[in-house]
Amino acid sequence: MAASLQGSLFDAAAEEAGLRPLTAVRRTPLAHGAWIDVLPGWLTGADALFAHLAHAVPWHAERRQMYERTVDVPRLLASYRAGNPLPHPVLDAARDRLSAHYAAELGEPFVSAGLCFYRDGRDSVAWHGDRIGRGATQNTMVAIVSVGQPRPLLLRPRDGGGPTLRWPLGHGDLIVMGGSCQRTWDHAISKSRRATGPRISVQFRPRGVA
Ligand SMILES: O=C(O)CCC(=O)C(=O)O
Ligand SMILES: [Fe+2]
Repeated sequence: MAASLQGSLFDAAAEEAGLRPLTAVRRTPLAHGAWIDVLPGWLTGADALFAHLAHAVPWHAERRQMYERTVDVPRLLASYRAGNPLPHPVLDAARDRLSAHYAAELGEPFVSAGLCFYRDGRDSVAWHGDRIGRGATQNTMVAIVSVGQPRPLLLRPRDGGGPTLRWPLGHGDLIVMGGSCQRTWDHAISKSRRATGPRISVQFRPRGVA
């Protein structure tokens, strides 16, 4: 863990994790009917949440078949299905607040949470859309809360018709990918050769989206 992050965890662990109002969230329309909502610093007490999740979540490594080889997935994972309590009450509160805020537009609640632990700059997620489930064919939303080391979320249109966008995701920030974003855009967290501290990402998804 980077010394600076460890220091700030130590100093501010007393501030309890909480949520600011969602009303300040700002939307940026993207091409093809996709959009991004961003709220920097949605979480308060993000240091305490990071420290808690790093220790309390049953993180596991995965290996995946890639053509002829089996390779390590370059991040640690944990997933919480609908109905299972999340590893910190502020995450249950976050899911419920997001569900309430987007109810009219989404038409259903956020129910599952996927967690990723990026240990350092070698950890990453390759270009993909969340298209294993309904996101392949229907508009949906994926809401991400990020704590720890700021890392940019990269987004690019799938049809190759436009530049790659970089959305910085800082400690306590919220980003929501909506509209056709999972179908018409790909996203990624790229590797970094710079000194990079650990980051935890929490992704909230509606039923049947993965
Ligand atoms: O780390 C992130 O914020 C993105 C993770 C992601 O795209 C995924 O797990 O599908
Ligand atoms: Fe994703």
